[in-house]
Amino acid sequence: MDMLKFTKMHGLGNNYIYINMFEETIDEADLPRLAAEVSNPYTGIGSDGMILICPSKLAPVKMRIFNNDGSEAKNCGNGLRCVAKYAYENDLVRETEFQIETLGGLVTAKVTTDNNKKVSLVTVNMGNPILQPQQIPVTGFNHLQQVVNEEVSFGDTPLKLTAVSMGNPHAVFFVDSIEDAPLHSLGPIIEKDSMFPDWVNAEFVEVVSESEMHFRVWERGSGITQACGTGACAAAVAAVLNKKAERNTDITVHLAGGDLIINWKENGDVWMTGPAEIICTGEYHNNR
Ligand SMILES: N[C@@H](CCC[C@H](N)C(=O)O)C(=O)O
Repeated sequence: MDMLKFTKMHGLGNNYIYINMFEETIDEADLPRLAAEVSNPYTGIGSDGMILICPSKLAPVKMRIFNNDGSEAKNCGNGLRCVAKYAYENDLVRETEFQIETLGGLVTAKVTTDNNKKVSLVTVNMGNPILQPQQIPVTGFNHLQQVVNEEVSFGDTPLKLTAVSMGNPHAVFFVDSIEDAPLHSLGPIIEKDSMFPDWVNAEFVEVVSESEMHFRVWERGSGITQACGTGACAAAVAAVLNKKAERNTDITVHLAGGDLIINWKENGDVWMTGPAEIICTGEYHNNR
């Protein structure tokens, strides 16, 4: 693989290098290194990571997501919306509602198109949140069914943790002011705390009302990003668990890169709606 065709896309500023694996071939062993290399803003293309759009036996397409440190995650909300847009606009699917396989299972995506068949908005059924501590995973709470508003501390800083998995692990902390959230100082410490055996995405959330919240994220394997779709879902679920919001209600989550609408339905599914955009296409020259 000397040269790879790529599409750079973003969902609310959370940007990845997308590779169409219907057309490209990459050795499995090279994927972590390649993800880190293309993500490098100085010697690569620059991104939060790399996403593969792959053939699937279970659905029209399968998504694989690698963070910019080369680690692979099981899910990515902003990535799913971009994969749905890419698949529809490149005729990998013909219907406006279709399934996408992830390492965490199948999800359903619905695309909204304009007159030119361009996808402007994507809604994804992200499935049920996982709340049992062992499955998230978060240690020290095996006596509990759920980790909701539990006292923890990182260094000298006490915080109240609500832990949610959306296929990938999230630690949600409610704060009084999003501007004062200790994202830079505590994000990297929380991410790799031994309480989280698989590491964790750390999110700070300021609730404005039952249907509106501000959100900032330190992503596992990528650091601060403009947006995290699974994180926004986890934040809305955490707000309901903490009685700050309600099920079956659209919640507008204000991320650094823009807004997502999240709704935790009565049947347990979490729905996410937001935009997906193409930045550029090109050829990456692999110098190894
Ligand atoms: N940005 C993503 C999540 C990407 C994976 C995450 N960093 C992890 O390691 O779990 C999203 O939009 O959900």
